[in-house]
Amino acid sequence: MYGDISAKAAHMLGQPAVLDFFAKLIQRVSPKSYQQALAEVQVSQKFLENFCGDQVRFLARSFAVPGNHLGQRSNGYRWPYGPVAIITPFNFPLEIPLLQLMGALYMGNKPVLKVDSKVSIVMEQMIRLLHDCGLPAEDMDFINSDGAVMNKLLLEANPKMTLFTGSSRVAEKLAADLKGRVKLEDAGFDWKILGPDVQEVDYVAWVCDQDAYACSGQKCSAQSVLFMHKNWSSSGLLEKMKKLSERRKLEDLTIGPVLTVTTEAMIEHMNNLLKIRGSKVLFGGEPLANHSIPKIYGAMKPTAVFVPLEEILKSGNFELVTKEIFGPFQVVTEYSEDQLELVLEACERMNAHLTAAVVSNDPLFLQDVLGRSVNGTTYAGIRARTTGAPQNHWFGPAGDPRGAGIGTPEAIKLVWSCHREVIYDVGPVPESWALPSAT
Ligand SMILES: NC(=O)c1ccc[n+]([C@@H]2O[C@H](COP(=O)([O-])OP(=O)(O)OC[C@H]3O[C@@H](n4cnc5c(N)ncnc54)[C@H](O)[C@@H]3O)[C@@H](O)[C@H]2O)c1
Repeated sequence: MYGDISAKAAHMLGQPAVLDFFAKLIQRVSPKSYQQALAEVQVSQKFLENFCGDQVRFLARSFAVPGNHLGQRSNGYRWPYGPVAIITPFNFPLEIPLLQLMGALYMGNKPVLKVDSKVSIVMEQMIRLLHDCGLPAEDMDFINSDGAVMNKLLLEANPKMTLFTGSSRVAEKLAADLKGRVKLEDAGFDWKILGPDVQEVDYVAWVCDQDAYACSGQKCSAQSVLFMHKNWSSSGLLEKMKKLSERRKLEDLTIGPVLTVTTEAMIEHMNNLLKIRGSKVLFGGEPLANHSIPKIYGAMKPTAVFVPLEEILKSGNFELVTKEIFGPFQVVTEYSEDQLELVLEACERMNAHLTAAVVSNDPLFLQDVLGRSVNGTTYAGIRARTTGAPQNHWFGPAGDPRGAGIGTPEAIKLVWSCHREVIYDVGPVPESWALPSAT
């Protein structure tokens, strides 16, 4: 049934008018450019295409292992949790809730879905579309509430598993409240390392601009820190990044309101960074001008602050420098050949191992960095990026047993089912069997 629902929904969402409707609806509640909003709908549409026909059935593929004697075998099953909860943030109003909701349903659970109420109209419309495509109304519940009410609901309803996507603060609270029955997709302080082999400077600068500033930096995968090998210093990369950042404008939302960090908070964070010896503003660093964005939101030019590597690692500075600012803000630093150890130490000490990029085509360099890091979604090669997260690869943190994933069959199976093994032992009992002595 879910294969059929997915096929119908994928077809409907693929109609140009429907794609356009959802892209514009996303833009109304989560400020991002039309292209970024459209990409979110297209990823969702492709995801639904991936689970047409028998693909949902195949998600629950089981296996059998022969036993020790006639009549015995063990069967391993992917088993649903039953009643489950899904909580999602404001920044991807369609993609995150839809992909997690369908994953939960595909694996046979009954989910209650709570999307951030600022943006939940998008999923409300999507659920109507799913109903039209055959989703039985009683298969899921949809609740609109604030965080506190949802917290109470979880404590009283006691779902067997809760998938939470959002900030680390709430993630840790829920992990404690729900006694560990959670899977988490939380904050990202995502790093990019530019290796020693300088090439394709224009392309790399463009990817840096997209990674750091698309959606005004409000992606959990946004580039938060750039470690640049000294060889790139004379390549003009930083000047190119500055120029690209200056193309962004409020009119088309290529830069725009920041929903959860105020302008003052971003300026204060920047000023605290600037107290660190040797640090400086590379570009941006000022509020946006000529706008009517209310003060409760942020409005900041795309900003990059340089902080020397040795200073980042100092214990007094590390926490400050690696604080996730959910806005158009990144830290840039430089390292020399003999400082790669320090870069890897910094990456190891960060506690949100979500996405990462190793920008190099030097296989030994890649091997060194990949072998000593842990981020769940890591791009490697000269075209490496930190953002993008299409439906065709795993997206999620690594290094934390509570870490969830989104998008692929592996992510769906891991998050939305548990392993169960039934050992059949139907006999016959051999005729020669005699009562053994006590053991
Ligand atoms: N890892 C990922 O895949 C991923 C994806 C997107 C965003 N994020 C992260 O999300 C954060 C930004 O989103 P946000 O500001 O909406 O996060 P948030 O944690 O404030 O809110 C997320 C959701 O949790 C709800 N919530 C808040 N308190 C709750 C409580 N006590 N009990 C139950 N639900 C509660 C909110 O209403 C919202 O729906 C960033 O840190 C970002 O990195 C992570």
